[in-house]
Amino acid sequence: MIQIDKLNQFYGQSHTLWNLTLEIKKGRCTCLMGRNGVGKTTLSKAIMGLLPIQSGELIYDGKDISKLSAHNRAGIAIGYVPQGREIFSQLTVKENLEIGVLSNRNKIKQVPEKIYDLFPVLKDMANRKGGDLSGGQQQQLAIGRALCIDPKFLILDEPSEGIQPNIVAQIGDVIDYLTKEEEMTVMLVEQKLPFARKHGDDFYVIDRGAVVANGEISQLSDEIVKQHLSV
Ligand SMILES: Nc1ncnc2c1ncn2[C@@H]1O[C@H](COP(=O)(O)OP(=O)(O)OP(=O)(O)O)[C@@H](O)[C@H]1O
Repeated sequence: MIQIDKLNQFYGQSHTLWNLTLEIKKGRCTCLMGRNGVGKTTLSKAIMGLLPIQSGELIYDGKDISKLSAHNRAGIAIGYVPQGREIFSQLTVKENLEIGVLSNRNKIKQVPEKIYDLFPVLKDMANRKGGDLSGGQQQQLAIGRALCIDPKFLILDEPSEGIQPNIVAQIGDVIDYLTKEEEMTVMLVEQKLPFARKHGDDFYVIDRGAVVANGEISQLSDEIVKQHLSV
């Protein structure tokens, strides 16, 4: 689904991603792991076209998208749930979702009922302002909004961060449903090992902007964890 080959990215003079090469397979949840500041969010934004890259290929569904602007990447249905959620706090839940609908690849006009089936709380709170929701509910709203575009590929940047356990579990169930039932491809940026092990199929560990380990999630050994993930 996504092949990234020798991707290099700089913030000014600061070389952040180094010849980064990875593959995200269709219909699977690939966990992108690594300590704080290693480049996980930078990679997510580079895939979205929100940050320019200096060199490398970004192949999405067989096409190199590395030269496409973020605006032009909108048409290829990548859903993005950024770290910090970035919901519109002054708009209602329904209005937040409708913003996702505006980019729906099938040009639908209404929030799909499926979003409310996946996250019933969004139906109950449809007319409440986004800013009134709890952190966990806002995370569900951000995921729901991304799903409103009907993405083929979904990037979730630390969706479990700072969220109460029952909502984390619901989000995990949604990830499983999307990958197993809908064959959606998911890239999950995640620091929590149990969550990654439970919902991931594959993993990549990044350290200082480069891939240092990868494989199926069952191969994520204690040794790798100790060397690259423990703080
Ligand atoms: N806008 C920016 N300008 C300059 N440097 C940046 C910018 N954003 C991030 N960085 C630096 O790039 C490196 C990678 O940051 P990034 O946010 O991608 O890491 P991360 O792995 O997602 O970390 P975290 O888990 O803390 O979110 C860090 O050293 C960070 O300080």
